[in-house]
Amino acid sequence: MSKIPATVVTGFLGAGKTTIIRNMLQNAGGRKIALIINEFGDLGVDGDILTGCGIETCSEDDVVELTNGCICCTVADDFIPTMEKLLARPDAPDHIVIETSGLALPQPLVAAFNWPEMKTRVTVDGVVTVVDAAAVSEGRFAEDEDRVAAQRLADESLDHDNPLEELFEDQLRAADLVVLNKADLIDAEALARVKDEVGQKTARSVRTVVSELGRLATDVLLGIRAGTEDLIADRKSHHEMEHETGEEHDHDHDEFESFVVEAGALADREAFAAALPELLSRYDILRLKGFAEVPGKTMRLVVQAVGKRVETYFDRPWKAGETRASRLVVIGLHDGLDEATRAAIAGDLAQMIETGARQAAE
Ligand SMILES: Nc1nc2c(ncn2[C@@H]2O[C@H](COP(=O)(O)OP(=O)(O)OP(=O)(O)O)[C@@H](O)[C@H]2O)c(=O)[nH]1
Repeated sequence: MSKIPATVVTGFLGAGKTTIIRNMLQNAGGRKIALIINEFGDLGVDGDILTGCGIETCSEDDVVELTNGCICCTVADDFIPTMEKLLARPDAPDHIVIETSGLALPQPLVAAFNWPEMKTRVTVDGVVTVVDAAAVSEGRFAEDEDRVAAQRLADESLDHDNPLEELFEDQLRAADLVVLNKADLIDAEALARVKDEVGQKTARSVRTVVSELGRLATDVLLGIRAGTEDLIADRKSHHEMEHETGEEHDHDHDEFESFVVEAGALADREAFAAALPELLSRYDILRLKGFAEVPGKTMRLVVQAVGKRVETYFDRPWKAGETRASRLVVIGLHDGLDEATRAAIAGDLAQMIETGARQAAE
């Protein structure tokens, strides 16, 4: 019996994983693809967007959402049982695509394919690491040398690891294919610099492709045939390397935090979208996404924000029995989101949604 190939799509928050997968499903070329979608935070936005996008090859049955923590930490409890259920189906998929959360380390997930329950039945076709080329170009993952120098002066014992940079490197180290996405947002010179920076971090020579709006031929993404589970021991994450040298600190994503803000109907869509970048910058929010209720509309509004960029669009009608309200997930660094800050963000967001962003921003 031949093994079912599985593709792991990883990459930092907002890099474009879901967009690439949506495009892939639209161009599946007759393949029966099953999706496992993992998110940080308990509001399953990505899976809901995919099943809401109306693609025939993407029915609710074909999408399994894992929102019970990051997939790399819930391999035994969540991922393996989910895979076993998928593999036990009478109509087994031709290909399995796994979207990790933007904060997950791919290494433990890929290593799980060596577990006896998995080894004989599935293989990792490839790890696809999606990079937000615009964010890299803006220096989002680079260490701020001045800040580190100032911290060192203030306290030599401080832990200077930059969680964003480490994750970025870990996700790149695991890659069989790197996708430099959002190329539409930067010029050719900046793209060349990003290619160079990413190349230095991958260590091995890894195929790199460029994409705009997640548009890539499905054959580029699927059918890599890397068998990555046999190679993953040589692609160690920072965490695994620290473990080997005895410097281990827990890997449990405690450097990041997410919470959900619930609010009523959106008073002024354009003003809200225009005011969001300032809110994200004021509170150092890494990612915001979810759905909003717009009065007089039968459709729900998808809200997406990454850095300075905000997108809103109607995706599907609210379903009967669904609560028509606005729900947004906010993700940031743990240290920047204490209880008081979370409450302040929730208050500001609710006000921006319900009373019109212009008033709230004043
Ligand atoms: N301009 C531009 N925007 C993009 C591109 N790819 C994705 N986006 C937008 O970036 C935002 C995030 O895209 P997603 O596909 O949801 O990113 P993701 O990696 O799945 O995000 P998380 O699951 O939250 O980590 C959305 O508003 C997308 O429409 C691109 O190539 N160019």
